[in-house]
Amino acid sequence: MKTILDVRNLYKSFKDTKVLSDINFKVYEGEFIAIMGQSGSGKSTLLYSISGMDRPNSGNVLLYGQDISSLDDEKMSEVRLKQMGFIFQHSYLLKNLSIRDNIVLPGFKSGTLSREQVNQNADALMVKTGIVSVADHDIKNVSGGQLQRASICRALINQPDILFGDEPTGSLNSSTTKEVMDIINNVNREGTTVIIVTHDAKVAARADRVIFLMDGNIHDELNLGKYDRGEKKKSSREERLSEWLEKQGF
Ligand SMILES: Nc1ncnc2c1ncn2[C@@H]1O[C@H](COP(=O)(O)OP(=O)(O)OP(=O)(O)O)[C@@H](O)[C@H]1O
Repeated sequence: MKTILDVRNLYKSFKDTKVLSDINFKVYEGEFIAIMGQSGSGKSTLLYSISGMDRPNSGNVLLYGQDISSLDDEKMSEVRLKQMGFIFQHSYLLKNLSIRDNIVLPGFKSGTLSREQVNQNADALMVKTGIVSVADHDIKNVSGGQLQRASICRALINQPDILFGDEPTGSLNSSTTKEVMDIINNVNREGTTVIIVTHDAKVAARADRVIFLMDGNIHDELNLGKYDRGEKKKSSREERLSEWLEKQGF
């Protein structure tokens, strides 16, 4: 298995407050990782530190062997734009633009694909995520679930190697959560590595591996194996996770 991300001795503090220390883990190409832990354990800080949205104080983050923790801001922005996609609890789509315009924008900005290819990718992504019918709607005139699907399309427009999500279903109801997670599982099945932070055990149960953070350290991890939508024993996957989470005191 090829390593896509190699996190070594990562340390992060805010002023004198230590938030993360001794963080070491590898992510393999095509994996789906969920990061869990109590509120304040450092999950978002970890996600931001490994995705170049923030910088660790020390340690290294290697993306396909290249140390991205030492890149200057301009190079880091380029890596983020071309190799990474991001989704958050709230969509952060631009107001007064249509769903389609929001999706194509990072594609035009990156300049790797022609405008025509970007438009084609956007169409294909909107078909996959079921939002073609609202492509030309202003973002004010769509549902929360449609907004999150559009955020996923925008995150995938440059065909990133890794999709990062910080509580991507945090503001969705349970049926929309399921639909959005089906999309994320499909994206992962097609080869994109996925790393998300979540509080929701049902969401984390769709990951291959769950990492549990406690007080800024990796306390434990659980291998669940690949999620299969047609799986008969889906509940046993959730049960394994919930027993394990109980052991972590979650
Ligand atoms: N920019 C910042 N400046 C100062 N302290 C910060 C900053 N960002 C996070 N922290 C602190 O770092 C700690 C970890 O925060 P973080 O948001 O990573 O935790 P979390 O596990 O994601 O929490 P939650 O589940 O509540 O979102 C907290 O004590 C938080 O107050």
